[in-house]
Amino acid sequence: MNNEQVLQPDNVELIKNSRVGTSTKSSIAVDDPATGHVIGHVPDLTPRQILRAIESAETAFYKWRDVPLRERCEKLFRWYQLMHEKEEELAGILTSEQGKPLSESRGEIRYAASYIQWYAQPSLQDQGSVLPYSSIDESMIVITEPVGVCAAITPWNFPAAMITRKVAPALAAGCTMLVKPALETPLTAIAIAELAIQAGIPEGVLSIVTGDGEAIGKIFSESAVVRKLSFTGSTRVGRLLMASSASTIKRLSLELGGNAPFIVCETADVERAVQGAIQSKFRNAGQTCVCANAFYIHTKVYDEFTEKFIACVNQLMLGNGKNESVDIGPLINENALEKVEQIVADAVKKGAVIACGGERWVNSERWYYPTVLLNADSSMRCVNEEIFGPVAPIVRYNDETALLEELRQQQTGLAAYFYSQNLGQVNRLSRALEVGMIGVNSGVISDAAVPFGGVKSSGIGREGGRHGIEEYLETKYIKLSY
Ligand SMILES: NC(=O)C1=CN([C@@H]2O[C@H](COP(=O)(O)OP(=O)(O)OC[C@H]3O[C@@H](n4cnc5c(N)ncnc54)[C@H](OP(=O)(O)O)[C@@H]3O)[C@@H](O)[C@H]2O)C=CC1
Ligand SMILES: O=C(O)CCCC(=O)O
Repeated sequence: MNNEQVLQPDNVELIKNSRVGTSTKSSIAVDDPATGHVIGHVPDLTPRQILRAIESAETAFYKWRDVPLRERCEKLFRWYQLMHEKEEELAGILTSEQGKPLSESRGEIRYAASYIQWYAQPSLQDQGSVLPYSSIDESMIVITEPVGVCAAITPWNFPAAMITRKVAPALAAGCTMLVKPALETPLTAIAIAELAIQAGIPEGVLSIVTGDGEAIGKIFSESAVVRKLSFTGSTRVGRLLMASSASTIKRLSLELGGNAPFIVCETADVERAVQGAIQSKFRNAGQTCVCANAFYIHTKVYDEFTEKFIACVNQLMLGNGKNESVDIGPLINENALEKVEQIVADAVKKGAVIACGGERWVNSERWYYPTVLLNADSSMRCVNEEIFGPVAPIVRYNDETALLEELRQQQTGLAAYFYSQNLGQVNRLSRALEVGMIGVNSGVISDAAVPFGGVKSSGIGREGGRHGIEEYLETKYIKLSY
């Protein structure tokens, strides 16, 4: 039996039956980061095929937007139910191509499905208003309409949730959508799209297109038919897409890199802070844009926090995510590992001390030991850059005002966390931190009901909640004279 036969996502029903175009000469191999084995193939679509997919999305749009909202929502709700029914199968595909532990994959499938459930509520959509008239012979009406054909480019770290968070509000609003998943994780995308088909979502309303990211990004952003582009990924690519979308004045949602500070104040409940720190730092082996990046610990609680935190980190178990007792799966690829190694080497060179970890798992190509770096400071890359790996730099502080000033200098502004039991301090820090989302005494902030997004170079727009659907609606004003 060869490696492909062992895992067989190519043969999983959800993928095998899918409508994703396969009439292409070349294909892209997808591997399992835990083994390096090839587990499936997806088509490497040509520019002409991508353009045809855009045309189909346009044709489908003029029908889908006229489907009554309640009917669109019924189909979404059926899609949500199917995702629940297939949770185990989807989680298996996700772990196979992404590497995260199965328990996290199940959690991600539930989280992904919750966005579809959320946007399956017709009452969420603002249907417009009638404004106070200036003359009895006139009416002034405001209505909302779907933006049109939309496109999404999604990353490998959350291969399910980053798709449904964009697609569900788009489809609820009456838009159609093309999704280009990351090269590393297209199989989950295809499996989810297959369930959308089974739920009765018509052809062309949701299309998965696989192939070269740069080429597809250029086609999407330069297409006059695509009226909106939603991207989650690196700030570098976000900038490129923003520039190339300028020619078509496209609506953009950008959810880009973060560098979330995790502050433990002198008034914190340290036990709770340690639990929150573990959850926040090591989710998906640190490969999450809202993961805590560096930890800032007040000198009064520094010894207690670091001792307890290091003890917990030492208990995290590495291994293949398919093993139910594993906490930390492999990093996505060799580049990710090299980035983590360089960041740790830079910190050590500048005076950081490795309290635990600090190297690859013996003989492994994709795992890095959960690492704690003491004596970290703002001269180091680990504090200034998004690490995207299981490395926790710890900075000691004693002056809150100076710390807040230092954080204000950062160009990123996605999330921040702090632990404090003092109400005045909670209010002060919540207002002072220049980010889009804050966890107070909580290391987990994500939920389908909340507006997810950042400020500064962390992006534009919000996904989720009531705000998420507004990204897919246009406002039209109609003046009526009688
Ligand atoms: N905000 C977040 O959630 C994420 C942040 N990141 C950050 O980015 C770093 C690098 O990760 P990386 O995977 O390289 O992230 P990228 O931004 O390169 O990849 C994310 C998505 O963008 C696509 N893409 C890549 N280049 C282009 C382009 N020129 N035009 C249009 N689309 C493009 C990718 O496609 P393809 O796979 O085909 O290259 C993928 O679908 C991470 O270490 C992390 O710091 C990464 C992922 C998610
Ligand atoms: O952009 C990411 O890194 C995924 C965000 C996961 C979440 O919604 O919590």
